[in-house]
Amino acid sequence: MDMLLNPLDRRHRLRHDIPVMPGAFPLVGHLPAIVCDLPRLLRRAERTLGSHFWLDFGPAGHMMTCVDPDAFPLLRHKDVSSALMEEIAPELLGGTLVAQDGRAHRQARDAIKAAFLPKGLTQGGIGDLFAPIIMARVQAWRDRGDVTILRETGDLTLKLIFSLMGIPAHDLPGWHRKYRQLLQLIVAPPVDLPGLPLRRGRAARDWIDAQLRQFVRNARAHAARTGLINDMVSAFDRSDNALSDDVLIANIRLLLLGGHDTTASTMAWIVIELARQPVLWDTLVEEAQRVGAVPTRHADLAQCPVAEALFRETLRVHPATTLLPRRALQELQLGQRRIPAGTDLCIPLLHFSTSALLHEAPDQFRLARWLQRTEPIRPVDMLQFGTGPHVCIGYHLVWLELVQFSIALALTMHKAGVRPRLLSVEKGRRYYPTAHPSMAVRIGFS
Ligand code: HEM
Repeated sequence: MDMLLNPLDRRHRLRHDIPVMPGAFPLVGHLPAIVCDLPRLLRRAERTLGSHFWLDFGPAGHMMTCVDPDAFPLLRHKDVSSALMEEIAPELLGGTLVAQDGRAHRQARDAIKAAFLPKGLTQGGIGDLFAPIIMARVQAWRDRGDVTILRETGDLTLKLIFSLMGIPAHDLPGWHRKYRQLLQLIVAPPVDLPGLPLRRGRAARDWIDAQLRQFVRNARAHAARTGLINDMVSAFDRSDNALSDDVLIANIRLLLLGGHDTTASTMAWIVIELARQPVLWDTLVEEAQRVGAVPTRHADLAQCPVAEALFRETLRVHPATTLLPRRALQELQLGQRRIPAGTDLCIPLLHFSTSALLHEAPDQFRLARWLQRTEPIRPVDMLQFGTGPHVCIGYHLVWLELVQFSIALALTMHKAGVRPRLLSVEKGRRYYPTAHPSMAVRIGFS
């Protein structure tokens, strides 16, 4: 099937001397192709228009997209702002640290970042907290024999982030559904009618926020309890010009989202890759048997190089965050182009993650590229987490979580004499607002 582009829009146009990709639909622009077929869309645009082109994000407007890896350092540029995020999805990202710049951003980030560094994770006993939850879930999969993988990893990663936050986890499928509806706000056409994504997304936001307000009230009433939510409430309450409860709620909502959606997608891809590649599975099982138990401290992760390489290579081939929007505050030079102040930019992490300019044989899934490297990990090696002031806060957490998960899966399934197998062909993969394998992929353990 050809790409989801509008055959009636064939005009070749320029904006600020940069070509506009043809094929946009009224109202939704290139969003259908961005959501369902982003890699092909970017490749076609590069082949026909060059390294700089405009994509139409429908309600979010046009963004100048640059597929030259020179665009990656823009994420660290002082004249590039994240505020565009809030304009794209005010109900989802308004007031959150990811959409702020400068001092406001630092203040909100400082209130939480320590808990997510290796020292904070070890002091908080997060590895010990997670290991039994992961083991129990993997054992349940073994007993059931087959699972719809993305639904399962969504439930598991939500449970993990709830336990880290120190809040009770009831009705996880309900939370998962609400978060998916909430994410649709990023691509929802601006039509507010019952049953349409905008109305559903706003209702999901209200539902989530009402629950979070209750958790914050409980945290204040029981200040002696542990868990990140209590730490965040006290840090926000202590801050110089006390940040409002709306900002606190918005950031907890963001952490729960950041803490589960992208991780669930990566975890599901890990299982799919292990099911597709028997040799990969055997290599992981060998390592799991050698270490003998699920690691719980960051320092132990060095003993699991195969599981770490699996985490890095899975993310490289299937990055969960594909595009980052930004705005140029001043005129910028990008490669051979002059970008006027005020231009909205799209930084295509997905394209760089599989670019031949950055990786040898980029389309091949190769653990060796990580296992055989001698130099330390550079920002460009973990570009799936962004870079600069907004670089992902959850990087060390996901690394721990996914290594724990891989070792737990290998130990449990190998002991039962089974391995993962792909039961259904993968169709319905998505690339935006966040990327994930098809909801329908089923994995058997036999
Ligand atoms: C595979 C998993 C993950 C991926 C691929 C990922 C990716 C990213 C990326 C690309 C950014 C940068 C956004 C930007 O520059 O605009 C980011 C930021 C962020 N991530 Fe993650 N993330 C993951 C897991 C997590 C987890 C587990 C958490 C929290 C528990 C988390 C919390 C955050 C937060 C709070 C930010 C905003 C940081 C800031 O604006 O200063 N993420 N993530």
